[in-house]
Amino acid sequence: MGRFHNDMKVLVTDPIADAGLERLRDAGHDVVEAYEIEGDALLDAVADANGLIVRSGTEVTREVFEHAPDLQIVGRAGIGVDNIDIDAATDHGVIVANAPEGNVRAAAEHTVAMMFATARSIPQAHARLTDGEWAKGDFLGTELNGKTLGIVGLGRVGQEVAKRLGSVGLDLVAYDPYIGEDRANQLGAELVDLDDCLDAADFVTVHVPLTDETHHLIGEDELAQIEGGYLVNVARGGVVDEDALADAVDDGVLKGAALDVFEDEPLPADSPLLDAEDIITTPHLGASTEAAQEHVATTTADQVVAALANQPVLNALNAPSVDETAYERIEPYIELAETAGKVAAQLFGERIDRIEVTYAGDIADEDLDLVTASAQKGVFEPLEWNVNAVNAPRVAEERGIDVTESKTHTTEDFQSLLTVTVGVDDRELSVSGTLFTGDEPRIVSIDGYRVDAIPHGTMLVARNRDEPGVIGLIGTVLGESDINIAGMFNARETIGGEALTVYNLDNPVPEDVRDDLVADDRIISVQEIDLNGD
Ligand SMILES: NC(=O)C1=CN([C@@H]2O[C@H](COP(=O)(O)OP(=O)(O)OC[C@H]3O[C@@H](n4cnc5c(N)ncnc54)[C@H](O)[C@@H]3O)[C@@H](O)[C@H]2O)C=CC1
Ligand SMILES: O=C(O)C(=O)COP(=O)(O)O
Repeated sequence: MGRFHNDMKVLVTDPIADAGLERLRDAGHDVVEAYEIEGDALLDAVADANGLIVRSGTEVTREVFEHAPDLQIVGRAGIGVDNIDIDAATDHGVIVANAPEGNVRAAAEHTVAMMFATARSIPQAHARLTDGEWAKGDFLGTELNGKTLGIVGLGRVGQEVAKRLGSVGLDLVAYDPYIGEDRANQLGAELVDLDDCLDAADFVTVHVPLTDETHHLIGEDELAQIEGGYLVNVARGGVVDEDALADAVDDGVLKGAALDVFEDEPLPADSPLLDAEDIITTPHLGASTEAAQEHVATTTADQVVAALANQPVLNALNAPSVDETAYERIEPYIELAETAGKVAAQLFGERIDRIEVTYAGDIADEDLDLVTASAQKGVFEPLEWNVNAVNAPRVAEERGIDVTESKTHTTEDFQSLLTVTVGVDDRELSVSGTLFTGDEPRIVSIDGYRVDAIPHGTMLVARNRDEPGVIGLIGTVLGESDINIAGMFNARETIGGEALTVYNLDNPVPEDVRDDLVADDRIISVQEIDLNGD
C-alpha cells in the first residue's frame, strides 16, 4: 500500500483557476506550472511528476505515460478526455479523472449564445459596424421561435441546452442511442434516429464526446440533410467534417454554422472555415466562465490530492469510483482484500486462471468493485510490475484470468467475511479474512483450515501431520536459526490427521532452514508469505 505523501510534484500544463492551484499547495504539494509545452519538454517535465493536470490543450499520449514512472493521476479540469490516452493510462496504472459537472452550464450557455449569434449574424454585423458600415439592409436573420432544434447527444450539456432552448419556442428532437426515452420526454424532446433528427431540424447542435464512433458523425451527407438550416458545434472538432462543412456553407446548403471547437487547435490561420462569411467561430470558449473555471479547477485539484493520498477519486474514468461515505465503510476491506489476495497467490504458488472474490454478511450490501480490484492487485503483485486497483482488472483480462465477484448475506460466524479463491483447472486455494473490533484484519481460514492469524510481516505456513513433537521441532529449528516466533496458530483436520500452522515471524526464513524442516517426514510443506511493505 502506498503511504500518504504531501510533498509530491503536480505538473499543471494548461492554465487552471488559482483556487485549484491553491488547494494543491495547501495540501503541501509542489505545483509546477508549465504551459504550452509539448514533445520532449513535456516528457522531461512529467518524468518526476506524481500528478498531472490538463485541460484540452495538452495531448497526454502513451509516450507521456511511458516517461512518467511516478505518475498516479491525470486530472482533466473539464469534461472531454479525447486528448488523453486512457488505455495507456490504465496500462500504466494511472487514474484519469475529469470534472464532469463544473462547466456544463457554461458550455450550454455558450451553445445558446452561438445559436442566436449565427441565426442573427451578430459577429458579422458587428464587424461591419466596426468597419464603419451601417449594413442594416444586409442582415435578415432567422427566428428560433417556431423552428425545430435537433440535439445530437443528449447528455449533460445537451440536456441543459434542451432546457434553455425548449423555452424559446423551438420544438426539440434528439438523437442519442444511450439515453432513455423517458428522460428525453421529460425535457420535451422527441427521441429519434439520426436521419430523422437531421431531416426535421432547422438548427442542429452536437453534444457528443469525440470517440472513434463519433468521428465525422456529421459529414457531407448529414449536412445535406440539414439543408437550409444551421449547425452549432460546441462539443469537439472532429465530430463534424470541417472541409465538408466549409463547402456546405459556401455552397449555401447551410445558412450558417457556429463553431467553438476544431480538429486542430489552435485553428490554423489558413483554415477554410475562416474564409466562409457565414461561419462564426470562437476559440474554444465553451468552458471559459469564472464560475466554471473555478469549479473545474477545485474539483480536479481535490481529486489529485485525494489520489496522491490513496483516497477515493470521485470521477475516476478508469478505476472503480466510490463516494466518500461509501468509501469509509469499505476502506478497511480494501486492504484486507489485497492481503488475502497476496496470501492466496503466494500459497498457491502456481499459474492461475481464475480468481473468485466472495463477500458474505453485512459487507455484501456495499458496492465492492474497488475491493475486488484490490484483491486482484494482491494476487498479481508478486507477478507484475506496477499493478494497482486501476490496472489490475486489465492485467487479469490480458492474461485470460477469469475474475468473478459474488455476494451472500449469510455468514456462519462473522459479521462480514471476504474470501479470495485462486485456482487453475481443478486445483484451487481459498483464503478468508475478516475485521475484528477496531478494524483489525484477521485471516480466519486458509485452504479450508480455520485459523486466526494476524496478516503481517513474514509468515510461515506449515502443513504437517498432527503428531506430537512437530510444533516443538519447528520451534527448535527456527530458534536455532535465530528466528523469533511472534505468534502462531495451529489448526487441524482431525486428531492425528493433517494440520496447518501459521507463524508470525520476526525475520524471513532462509531456504536451507525450510529444507531442514521438510526433511522431517512429519512435515509436508512449509511456505513463507511475505507481507512486508504492508
Ligand atoms: N466547448 C467547450 O468548451 C466544452 C465542450 N464540451 C464537450 O461537450 C461534449 C459533451 O459533454 P457532456 O454533455 O458533458 O457529456 P456527456 O457524457 O454527459 O454526454 C454525451 C452524450 O453523448 C451521447 N453519445 C455518445 N456517443 C454518441 C453517438 N455516437 N451518437 C449520439 N450520442 C452519443 C452519450 O450517450 C451522452 O448522452 C464533450 O465532447 C465535451 O468535451 C464540454 C464542456 C465544454
Ligand atoms: O470541458 C471540456 O470538454 C472542454 O472542452 C473545455 O475545454 P478547456 O478546458 O477550456 O480546454
